[in-house]
Amino acid sequence: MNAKLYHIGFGRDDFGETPPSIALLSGDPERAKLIAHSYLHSVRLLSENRGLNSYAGLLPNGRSLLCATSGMGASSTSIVVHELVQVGIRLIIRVGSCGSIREHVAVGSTVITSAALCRQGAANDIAPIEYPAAADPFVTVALAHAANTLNVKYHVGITASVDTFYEGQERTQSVQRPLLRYLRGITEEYRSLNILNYEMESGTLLKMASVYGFRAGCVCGVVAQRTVKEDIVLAEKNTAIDNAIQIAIKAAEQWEEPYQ
Ligand SMILES: O=P(O)(O)O[C@H]1O[C@H](CO)[C@@H](O)[C@H]1O
Ligand SMILES: O=c1cc[nH]c(=O)[nH]1
Repeated sequence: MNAKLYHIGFGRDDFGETPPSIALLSGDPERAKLIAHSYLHSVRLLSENRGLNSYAGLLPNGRSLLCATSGMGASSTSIVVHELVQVGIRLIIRVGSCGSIREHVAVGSTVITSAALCRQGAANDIAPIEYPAAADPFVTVALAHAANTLNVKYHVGITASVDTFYEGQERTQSVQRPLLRYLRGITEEYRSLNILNYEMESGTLLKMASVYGFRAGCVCGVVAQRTVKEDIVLAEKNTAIDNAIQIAIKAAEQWEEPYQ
């Protein structure tokens, strides 16, 4: 029986002869599609259920890869990740976009998350709030090594992974009312804690990886510079995301299990 998982819309048997154990996970379904069609051959659409588009294909070295969609935020990510583990995925690399909160982390560059400050409700259903959201060290090194090889600008460090794009990332310009007291000044506080960037999925993904026993890492293209303004820098968005994709693809292609 080929049990299709309820949300992702496919099951193990849909992989055929070459089941992937590695997934690149994007918030945006169009990014999953772009990665599959730009970097893989023998690409197959597995499902488009609820916008959680998934594609399977082969890297140039013949390794099987899944390109999947998390949707935005921790709740959707937790569902997708749970189901990806059930279909046999053992390594998940989030390929995302993010906003820098540091002057030296420029738009167009990338951030490889070593660990996340996880301010996400969904993660509290998976592990206690104090539980670390740490990236797999071998995956993190593989991503940094890939970025070096490609000569793509990258930073390795701590990411603030939060539930909201506007309030939780202290965006005030779009809402004509004050933020909650605990959020006012939070970006400055994070800066002083050496946090590099904001995004919305890595904290929950990384906690799930440690709890469920799979490997995970995260690389994001920087599309906003919060030391300058709140808006996304559209002119640099594609470059930033392409850089993150290239890093993730190279890391996936070169990945070797450090121990069994
Ligand atoms: O570009 P993705 O992967 O969706 O990531 C970032 O972009 C979305 C917000 O614009 C959030 O999902 C955030 O984490
Ligand atoms: O500023 C940003 C940009 C992308 N994604 C986020 O979560 N924040």
